Amino acid sequence: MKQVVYTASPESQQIHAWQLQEDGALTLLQVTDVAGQVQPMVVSPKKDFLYVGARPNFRVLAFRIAADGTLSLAGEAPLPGSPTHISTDRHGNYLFCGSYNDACVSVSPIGSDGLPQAPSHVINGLDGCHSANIDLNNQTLFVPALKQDRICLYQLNADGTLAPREQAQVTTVEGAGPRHMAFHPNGAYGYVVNELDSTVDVWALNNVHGQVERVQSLDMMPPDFSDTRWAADIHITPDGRFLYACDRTSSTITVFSISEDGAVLAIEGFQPTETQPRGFNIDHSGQYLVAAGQKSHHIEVYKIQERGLLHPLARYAVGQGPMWVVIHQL
Ligand SMILES: O=C1O[C@H](COP(=O)(O)O)[C@@H](O)[C@H](O)[C@H]1O
Repeated sequence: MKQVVYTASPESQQIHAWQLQEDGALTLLQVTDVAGQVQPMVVSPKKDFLYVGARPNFRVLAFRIAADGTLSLAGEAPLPGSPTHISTDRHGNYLFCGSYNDACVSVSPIGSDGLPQAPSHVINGLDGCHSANIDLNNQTLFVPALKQDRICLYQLNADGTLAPREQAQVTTVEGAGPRHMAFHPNGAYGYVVNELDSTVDVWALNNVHGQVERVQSLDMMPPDFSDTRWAADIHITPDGRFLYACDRTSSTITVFSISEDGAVLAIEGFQPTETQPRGFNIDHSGQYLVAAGQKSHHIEVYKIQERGLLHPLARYAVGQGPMWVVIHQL
């Protein structure tokens, strides 16, 4: 399996592309200097473009991905707010952007050439909007509004508009601050990391009443942790066996095992990692996890072991302030 790891470093305005070797070693392929602070990234479902949110001129940049994983800028389009998180629908027809500072989520059509266009739909009033996550059926967009302790539920219509579902939102514990989300591969459960109290919630996506319902909430911090909680990212292995969430104050990645049906999490361990881990990701084979230290200016590769525990392999200097990691299967 040939894979490329992309890291975005907004302080030095760079995207690094690394070849991920079969043994977990990284080889630098390319450093792309960008005119702007690059933050969230996502690979198109057709695997031909890397879409990157940039500031201070709010826009999405479309980089064409060559056969070897190297990037070339192919186009750009405006966004209605500072891009905190970007994603696409499962078919690559629409790009979603959540903006924390501008409290909105937007939909931008993606042309048949793969290039995103200007937004066609913007929903405002989402204080602390932190991500936009389409379910496996490509039907419901989950949009956590961190400052409102709620996750808004929108139906994605065929024309790319978003309409509130009949169950328009779910709420978290007060002060939790829902941030990022991962879906179990069976499509029945979603896992949300809450930034402000460093908990992880398990959401049943379609309970017996056809509703989204919280079925578990877990403290992700070690029992002796007493500092300010500041969680960030969450990812699941492709086989749905292990889940990982990071906390920035303690620079820790918490390892969870997942019950076979996806409904129940159990903590397996705590992995010390790069300073202030804001973004990390898991490779497509489920063997490696790559974490970025926003304050260490390095990324670190871990081998995923028995019970999901992480074994550090090597660390690599990247640009300044790395905060986003995406892994692409060529
Ligand atoms: O996690 C966080 O994200 C918000 C938004 O980040 P931004 O990069 O879109 O500005 C940030 O303001 C907050 O301090 C941080 O904890």
